[in-house]
Amino acid sequence: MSRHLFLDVSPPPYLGSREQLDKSAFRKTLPVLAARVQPDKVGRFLKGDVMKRAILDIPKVRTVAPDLANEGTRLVLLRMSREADIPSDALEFIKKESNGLVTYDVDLDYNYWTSDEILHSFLPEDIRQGAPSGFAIVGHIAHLNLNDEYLPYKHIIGELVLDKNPRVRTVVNKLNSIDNQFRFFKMELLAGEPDYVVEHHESDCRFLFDFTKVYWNSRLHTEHERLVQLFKPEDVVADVFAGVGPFAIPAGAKGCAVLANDLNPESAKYLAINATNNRVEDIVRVFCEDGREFIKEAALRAWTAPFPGYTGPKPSRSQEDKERRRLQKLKAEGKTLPTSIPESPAEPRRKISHFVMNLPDSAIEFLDAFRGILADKDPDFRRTYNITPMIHCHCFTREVESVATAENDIYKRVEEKLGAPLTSEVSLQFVRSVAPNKDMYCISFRLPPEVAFLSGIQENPRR
Ligand SMILES: C[S@@+](CC[C@H](N)C(=O)[O-])C[C@H]1O[C@@H](n2cnc3c(N)ncnc32)[C@H](O)[C@@H]1O
Repeated sequence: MSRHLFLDVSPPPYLGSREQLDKSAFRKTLPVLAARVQPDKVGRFLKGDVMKRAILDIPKVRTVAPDLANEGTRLVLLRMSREADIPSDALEFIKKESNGLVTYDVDLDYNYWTSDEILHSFLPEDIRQGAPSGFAIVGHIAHLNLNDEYLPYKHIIGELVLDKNPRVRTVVNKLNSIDNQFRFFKMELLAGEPDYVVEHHESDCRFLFDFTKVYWNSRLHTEHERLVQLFKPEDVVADVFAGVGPFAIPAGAKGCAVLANDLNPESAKYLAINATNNRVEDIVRVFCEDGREFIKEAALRAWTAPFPGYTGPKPSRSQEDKERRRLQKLKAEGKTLPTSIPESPAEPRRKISHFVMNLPDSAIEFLDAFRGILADKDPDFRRTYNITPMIHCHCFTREVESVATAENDIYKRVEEKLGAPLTSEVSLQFVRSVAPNKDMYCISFRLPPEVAFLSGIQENPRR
């Protein structure tokens, strides 16, 4: 609770109804002293050292107020309500430089306090500790994950979040943990509009999606950026569990050609919309199939229908507009338009450099699909893959005694599923802690050639 030396600026104890939020119950008046000061002397009061310990300095309240009783002067507010509390040097300065002290009421109300402060005062005392304070924002939606003891107050909490966050139009509560195949969660509306189609911005790209039908997790932002940074603009990337595109779209925006797949038709729909909205639809191809089929087909698809070559960074929309205006001006002035020098055609891209597999619950189970993906094909195709793709596979740790064992367990599960040891460019990246004893990791490794070129066998014999 915030106390300010002489002034208690915390909200008053809540005495209103607990059925609904009584905003008028949050009025509070702080009686203070104010020095009546000539306008030309106000600056000296505010800047002078002597007044520093006397002037009111509570957040969001102005220190100089109009003097309603006297048009020719202003009121410089102090933090004390009794003259005896003013430091002696400040009092001396006030006596010399002002037209005297008056009393002044600083009125605070519901709008003054943060939602946390209001909630703390509103909730019954036994559940104040640990009151919900954070929430995630996805587009215009704030989503909370309320513990049972707060459910009786869920709509009031929703209303508070809505009131205090101008960007939020919809407040929802997560209803169950993610347990469906497509990884989105059920939610209930707590306050605001029942509008769940959001536009969310990440990595300089905009993502449109229906938050009730597809997976999205803003906490993965840094992981999305980390992987995209590893890709070279000329790379071809295959995203096996692409969602609405937080790896695929920024990768496309930096120049990569992308095969992006998601089994959820709603994700695939928004993935295609996001490719268009971010102007990468020419190099981001969308698929809607099971990850296992996608892994088996991806390399051949890139080979048979190559992507256009990389010709350097795309001009931004504003750069394009500027160029269009320049050419229009030249035309209007009757000047000859510059003939553009034809670019030397860049090599078409047909070789996948990276596979991304962000389905931590079960991505490892899909790794056997890589067995033989480069085998039994056209010799030119096989030669293109003198270097096999990198695989970036997300996973959760299983419950074991130590971090070292948890990490070794990941290597073991991956090698078992591939049917070969990991020998080249292997690394393990901690992504985030999901629950006690459950961490998310990303294992990256170069696909062992003996797996990729395994002839004649498509399925893991251990299955
Ligand atoms: C954890 S989400 C990751 C989405 C996205 N890559 C991201 O980082 O936000 C996993 C995605 O895999 C999709 N999915 C689940 N099972 C699948 C399968 N068998 N084949 C392809 N996609 C699948 C889900 O619909 C979901 O969008």
